[in-house]
Amino acid sequence: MRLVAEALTVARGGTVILENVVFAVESGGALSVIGPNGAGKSTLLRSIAGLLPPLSGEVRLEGADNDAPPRESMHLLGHLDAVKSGLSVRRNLIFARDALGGEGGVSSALDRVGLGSLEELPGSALSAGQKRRLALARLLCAPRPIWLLDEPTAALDIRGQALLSELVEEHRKAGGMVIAATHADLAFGRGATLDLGLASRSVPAEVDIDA
Ligand SMILES: Nc1ncnc2c1ncn2[C@@H]1O[C@H](COP(=O)(O)OP(=O)(O)OP(=O)(O)O)[C@@H](O)[C@H]1O
Repeated sequence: MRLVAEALTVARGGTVILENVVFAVESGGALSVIGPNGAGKSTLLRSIAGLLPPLSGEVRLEGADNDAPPRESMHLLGHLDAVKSGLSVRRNLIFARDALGGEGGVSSALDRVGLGSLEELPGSALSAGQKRRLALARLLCAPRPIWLLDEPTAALDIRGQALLSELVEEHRKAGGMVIAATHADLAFGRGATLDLGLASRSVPAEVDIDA
């Protein structure tokens, strides 16, 4: 499977944010999207996820084994961890898993992200890092091949960051892909970097992905 962006141009509020962005990620590959605040990293992830239609160009998924829309093959883990305050940690995860059509075990996912002992706590009681861990558990409960991660290390402690690296490594080994917007130097093993520095608004940003 291959995720391809071709001459992707995206506007928000009437302003072109991304212009002629080009990349391709193969199964098992990773792409780190970097650039200063406001460069368009989140915009790119949202556009890949189908939430922001491009002005021109396209994102397409090649070699998928079904005809489902590409967004059904993706997880978008955004800045906001989408934790429901009034639901327990466990119910939060069940709700998300069912909404995503997943069938993975909730208890094992919570144990994996270090929240096994907190499953009855209301979502509102979680710390920022714990909310991020709960968001990571969604990736495990509803497996999808493409992970779009927006600042995934935000609020994670050192062990949380190590956990994230492990999850990404396992996902890639199983043939998944990861595209991460980041200010941090993510240890994702071999992968490519797409720099959305301001110049890329007028100059095509092209990268070859070495999976
Ligand atoms: N709804 C909107 N209307 C107009 N402009 C918007 C809208 N949403 C975002 N923008 C602009 O798009 C640009 C890119 O925003 P985006 O969130 O993609 O940047 P980013 O690279 O992820 O930034 P950061 O590193 O701060 O998270 C910014 O200049 C932002 O102000």
